[in-house]
Amino acid sequence: MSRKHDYNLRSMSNLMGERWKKAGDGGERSLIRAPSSASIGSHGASVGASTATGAPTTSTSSSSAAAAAVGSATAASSSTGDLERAARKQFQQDVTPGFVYVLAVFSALGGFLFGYDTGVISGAMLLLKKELHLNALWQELLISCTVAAAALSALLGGFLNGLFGRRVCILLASFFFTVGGIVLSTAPGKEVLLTGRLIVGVGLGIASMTVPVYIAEASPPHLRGQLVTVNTLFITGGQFTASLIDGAFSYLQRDGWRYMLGLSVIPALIQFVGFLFLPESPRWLIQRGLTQKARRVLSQIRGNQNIDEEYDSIKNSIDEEEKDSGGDGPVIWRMLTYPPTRRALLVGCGLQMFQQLSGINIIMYYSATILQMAGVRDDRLAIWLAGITTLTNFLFTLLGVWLVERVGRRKLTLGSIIGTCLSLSLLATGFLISAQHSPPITFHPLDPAMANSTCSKYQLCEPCMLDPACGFCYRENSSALLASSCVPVNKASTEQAAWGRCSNVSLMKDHTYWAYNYCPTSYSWLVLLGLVLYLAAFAPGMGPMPWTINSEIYPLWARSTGNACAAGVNWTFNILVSLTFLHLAQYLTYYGAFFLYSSLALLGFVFIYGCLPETKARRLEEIEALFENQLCSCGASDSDEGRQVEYIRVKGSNYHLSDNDASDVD
Ligand SMILES: O[C@H]1[C@H](O)[C@@H](O)[C@H](O)[C@@H](O)[C@H]1O
Repeated sequence: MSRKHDYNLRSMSNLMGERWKKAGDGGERSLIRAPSSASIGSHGASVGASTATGAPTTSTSSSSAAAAAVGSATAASSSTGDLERAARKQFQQDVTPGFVYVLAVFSALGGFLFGYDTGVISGAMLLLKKELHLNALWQELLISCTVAAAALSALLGGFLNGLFGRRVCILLASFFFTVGGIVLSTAPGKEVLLTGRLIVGVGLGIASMTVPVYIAEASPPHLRGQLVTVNTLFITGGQFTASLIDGAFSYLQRDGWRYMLGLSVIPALIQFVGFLFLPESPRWLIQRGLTQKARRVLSQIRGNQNIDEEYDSIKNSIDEEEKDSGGDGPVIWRMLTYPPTRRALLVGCGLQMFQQLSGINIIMYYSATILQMAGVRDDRLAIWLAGITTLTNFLFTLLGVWLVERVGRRKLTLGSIIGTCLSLSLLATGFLISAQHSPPITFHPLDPAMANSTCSKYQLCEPCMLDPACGFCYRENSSALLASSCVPVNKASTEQAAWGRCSNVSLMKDHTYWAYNYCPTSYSWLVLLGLVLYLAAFAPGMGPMPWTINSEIYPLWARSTGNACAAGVNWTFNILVSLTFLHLAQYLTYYGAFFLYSSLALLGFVFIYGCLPETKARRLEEIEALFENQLCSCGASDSDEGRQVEYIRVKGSNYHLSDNDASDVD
């Protein structure tokens, strides 16, 4: 197809759908309402042609064309709908070269490592604690130091991103992942292990904030949501792979953990080598004044299409943004003092906070305990079954990738958080009913050590299970519990009691079981149902959207800093929620804790409903305008979404439909 013909199709496609033109700032910036799609037969072709040749398109001509179009609107609607779809399809095929997918996949390996390194430790810990005789403090240290390092390095990543660019930061992150993996797999003792986990954490923080930004900046708008969401798909894919590797190497009692922790070196190296050849983000290059290079990169990732308009549009927006943002001083200060970026930052950080407060990582880390409650007593089987949790998370994130450009970010996030809130209530109800039917303690062993133990005072399994110093030892005879007692836990290993029948695996014959952190119950199906529904609701929306939305809501000058802050908030709340869960359960009980998470999710719904605007299919440069209104006035504009009113920013009077614009028509 000739270039000109191709352009006309694009222009036609652009001119369909309603667009408002609102005069503004002396023509410097205006918002156009173009003729409705039905007008294409009578006016669209000529307007399209004039636009294609670069003729000025003024507000008056647009409005009169729109007015003239109203009459023919109904009759032509269905056939033009088909035409529009065909035009858009043709256009999108033309402008989406494969290179952008290569770029997204190589970057998303950072997401894979994020998921793998945070997921693999739970299985590795089962082996590590036996081989290196780790006490509870060391176990906690090895798990949480990575998340803490990630929180700090995500903040630092904002600075590095601005200074060295996205590509260098991704290279740096994969370097840290590689070195961390090597240190972990060869560690002679726990101190070196701790160092390795810290190094991996630094990589995690940098990757988590850079990768979504890089993908968003390289993608065409109609694919941006999907491609950035692929990064979260890779996170959950990494978590799933980690659970498979954990399962497979759990049979290797000696050094199994070395393989579990060391295997991450492979994707890290692939990413490192790949990024030696991949280009820098064109937007960052333009911002740095490296214009020739930016042009080359843009044309490379747009498959040698004409990139003049996209280039000009980015360049103009950057110049304008720099003026708008005003003032000097550190970026974070400028963000906080400039209302649109302040609002965007609040929305971005709020989303990340509510993602973590909805308890995803409680579910990820404690799914084995939940499965034990459901009657799975074999450790290895529990590890494999925990893989089903991560697989469910992965599969439903895939649904999110499919939905994000269809239903949009706002609806997807709202639907997801309300489902999350309801399924958390179901989980809580499951725990509540289990607690109400908690098995009684029927056997009080007469051991002298028992006299000064708190465990002796409990009459039911529930309070005994909630006391971290105690566990529940019982015999089961065709689902009836016999001789159940509450006894102190072995301080060196929570897998057995300090003394008595449950203190040694060889003594636990004759259907005798040790339950730490859970009580046997016949209502576990309710909890399992809640768990599956939770993941089905959370994974398509609340899992990926906070990352996706953060990658697109800040103007370029504030993008690295905004994403760094939001990623920092995500990691900080991750550590807060996962470290406080067991204590919270102790004070509020399990059902109390889950009702609390459910209420927090409800609060998140209110926040998102009020404050999150739809960013689907807008050019990154247009999104700033969405935050010009007062924060938390988005719910009021919900009805606008249905009317398909689209606002496009025009520089000067000579408006060209940019390459990106075809995707704006929906
Ligand atoms: O978006 C991701 C994803 O949902 C993961 O499953 C979760 O572990 C992360 O904390 C979260 O940030």
